Amino acid sequence: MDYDRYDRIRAVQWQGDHLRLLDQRLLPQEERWIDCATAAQVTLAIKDLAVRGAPAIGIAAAWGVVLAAKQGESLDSALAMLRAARPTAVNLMWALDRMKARITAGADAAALEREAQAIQDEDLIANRHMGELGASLIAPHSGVLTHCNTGSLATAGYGTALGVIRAGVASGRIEQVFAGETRPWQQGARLTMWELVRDGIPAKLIADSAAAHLMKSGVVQWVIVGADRIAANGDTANKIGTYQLAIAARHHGVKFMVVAPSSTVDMATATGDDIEIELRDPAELLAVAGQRTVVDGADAWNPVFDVTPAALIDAIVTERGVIERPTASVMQLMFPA
Ligand SMILES: CSC[C@H]1O[C@H](OP(=O)(O)O)[C@H](O)[C@@H]1O
Repeated sequence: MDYDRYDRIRAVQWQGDHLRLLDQRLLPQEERWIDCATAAQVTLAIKDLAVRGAPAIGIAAAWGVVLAAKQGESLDSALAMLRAARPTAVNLMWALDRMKARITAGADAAALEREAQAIQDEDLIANRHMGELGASLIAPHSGVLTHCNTGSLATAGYGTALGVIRAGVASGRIEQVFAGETRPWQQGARLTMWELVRDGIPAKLIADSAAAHLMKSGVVQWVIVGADRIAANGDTANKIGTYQLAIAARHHGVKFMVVAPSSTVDMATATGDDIEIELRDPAELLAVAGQRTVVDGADAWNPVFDVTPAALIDAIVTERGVIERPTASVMQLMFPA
């Protein structure tokens, strides 16, 4: 696999004394980097989606803890502040729990820096492995549909679902990629298309509302998505709109694949009903690119994740292996306490 050809973006970069983030709010119009020197700045970057994507916010939060240690701030306060930045993606809590365990064991700032770097490095290795595992499930010359952005921008690099797509394109299994816009924040239109075009991968953007029609046409064999939290029974929280894609996929005989590192699996959460779904500012729905598009006085409801029941998922791919038709008992075997 020629990773240099398909994997050049590093959106979260530790600079030794501060954290540099590619500001995802501005892409693709502008590639601007922001520098965070404090845990509070990292927290704000996560809340405002300057950095986003489940693994990426966990990695950024780990670096936030390192910054707090270097500044001599209260680590308990920093952990609590970072933990509260966003509720749904469990990678955030997982990374902070890992940092907390090191703190409890007496780690100094240098040791915490090594731990944050390990979290980041392990994510990239996991993504590359998942890419190979997921791509092996796909028949040659397939078409695939993806949702949101699960690429290098959302991770340490390479991506989860987009990593499978990169590996599938490289091996000739995937011939055509479709990406849904992913209203309202447009992660698919703004970010996934940016990554795919940079890699020279044949891709077409579709309106989210075109997905069922696309599946009916027979040109996609798989829907491939990431995850923000996978419950103990395989129910999966992901970007709003994923659930309706899974329903449409099952109706049309299209397979549905979830790709996420084991840090996204939350065996302490029994089912999808127990996952907190982030509600964001209705203003995100009432405007496009900062321009109000809805009549003054209108209200909106803006849940940004939904839960796909395990019964609609054909495969969950993690770096530990592939679970086909996930059930609570197989999840337990793959992810024992
Ligand atoms: C590689 S997982 C990315 C995951 O994060 C996204 O959410 P957001 O853009 O709000 O952070 C989405 O659910 C993706 O699947």
